[in-house]
Amino acid sequence: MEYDTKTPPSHTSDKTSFGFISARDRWPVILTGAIDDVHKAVTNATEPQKVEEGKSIISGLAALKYEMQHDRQLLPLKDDGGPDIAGYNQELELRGNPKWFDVAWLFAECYLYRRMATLFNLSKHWKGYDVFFKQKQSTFRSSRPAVLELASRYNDMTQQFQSQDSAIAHANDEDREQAEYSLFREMCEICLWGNATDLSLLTNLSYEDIQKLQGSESRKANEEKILVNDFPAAFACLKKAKKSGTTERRVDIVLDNAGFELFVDLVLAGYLLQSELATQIVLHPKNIPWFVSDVIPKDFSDLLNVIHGAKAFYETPSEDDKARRVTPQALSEKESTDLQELFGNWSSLYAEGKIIVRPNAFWTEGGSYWRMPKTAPKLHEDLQQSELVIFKGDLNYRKLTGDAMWDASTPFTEALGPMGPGSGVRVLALRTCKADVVVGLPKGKDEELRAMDGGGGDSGARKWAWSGKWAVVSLCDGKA
Ligand SMILES: O=P(O)(O)OC[C@@]1(O)O[C@H](CO)[C@@H](O)[C@@H]1O
Ligand SMILES: [Mg+2]
Ligand SMILES: [Mn+2]
Repeated sequence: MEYDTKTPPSHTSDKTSFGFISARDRWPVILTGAIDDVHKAVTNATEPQKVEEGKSIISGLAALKYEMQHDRQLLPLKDDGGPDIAGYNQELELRGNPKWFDVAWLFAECYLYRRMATLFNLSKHWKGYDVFFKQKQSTFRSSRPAVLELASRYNDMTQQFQSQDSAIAHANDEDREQAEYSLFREMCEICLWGNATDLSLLTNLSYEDIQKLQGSESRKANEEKILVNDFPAAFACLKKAKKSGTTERRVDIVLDNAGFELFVDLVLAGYLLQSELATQIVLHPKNIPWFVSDVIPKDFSDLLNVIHGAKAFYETPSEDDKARRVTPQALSEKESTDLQELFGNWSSLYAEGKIIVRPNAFWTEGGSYWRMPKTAPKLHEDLQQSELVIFKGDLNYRKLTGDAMWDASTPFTEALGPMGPGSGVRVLALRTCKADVVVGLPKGKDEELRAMDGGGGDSGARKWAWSGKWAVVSLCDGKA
């Protein structure tokens, strides 16, 4: 199979790859969770046909898990009418109908979620059912302290923009630029680290651990964890576009996870609009439940509804609370007004068409983004209209760079291939590292991190890049 990149991709046959660990340890856990979720839903179902279909979905998930754990071949997808089915099945053949432990990690993982989706799409009563919905909700619920902290931070910022009485407004030109940049950087770091709360990886983190990851003090401590930092260059691009006086200035966010990460994506979106660094934000979700926590359009409306009904959401004991005999603390007056104010701000930006949700089947295909100019030319053209396309999270980064075993000092621009220089797309990756691939590091940095405790040492595994604790913020100006 002709790889997207000449450099071979991470492979599940490579025991030093996180792809091997994912196939052996993580995917079976994710499938078991899906089986449990459907099982619970079936016990609550009354309609006999829905119960029947639920049972056959469970056996479809169990068969998939069995094939995986016994290293069988990836079977052709059943045609559920999706435009991408033929592409997936062609690619299976081109790759020689590979087995689970002898296949490119990226393709196998995309195939896994696409195969799960066919089970629900081919049913009558379970179409569009999201097996990850409950996990998305409970992780968002456990992010309550950071949600409340950010709601009040965001509302203060909105006040300042609306009343024009902020440090920025009063400063002289020199300090103003500095004050504007530090606000830009603060909002981007909030957005970046929101990606660390990743369900599919943190299956064993406690809620307390998750909350520690999200607070403002942890963001301070994480400054030196950002290994590549192109925030200044990204800010300069948006400032230049604003100064040029072009009326329509669009920023796109290719989304990653639902819940807290989508919340911080909206914090960044609202900031970019209110600071007038952008006049329109286009959000790109997935069409099907994807990589456990990724955003589907329903997650967007769910998030706004949860914030609107925050009192009920946070004060009604969840299953987990009941099991732990915990009565959730009531929201204070200020906390609920903060969330109402936030809801008002975001829903009006959405109602005014300043925030747009634009799904596309391309985001859930099996290949890397190297293919976009060839296989999704309309989407490629659309992204060329944007001043800046922000790709959130680890999977997007893996797809931008072909998930290939680059030397870590390979320039980001080179690893982007057709989406790099001359692509007409200005790419900014905001990514916490949760996979093998990393590029754009200074020479020697990878070796230094491998040598750290738990970094992988001379095992050949780039373990330090699997934990979500390190981040890269990489810009490639494809419009220059
Ligand atoms: O894109 P996200 O949500 O940041 O992370 C998704 C992801 O990191 O989860 C797995 C953990 O390694 C990987 O297969 C995949 O890249
Ligand atoms: Mg993520
Ligand atoms: Mn994700």
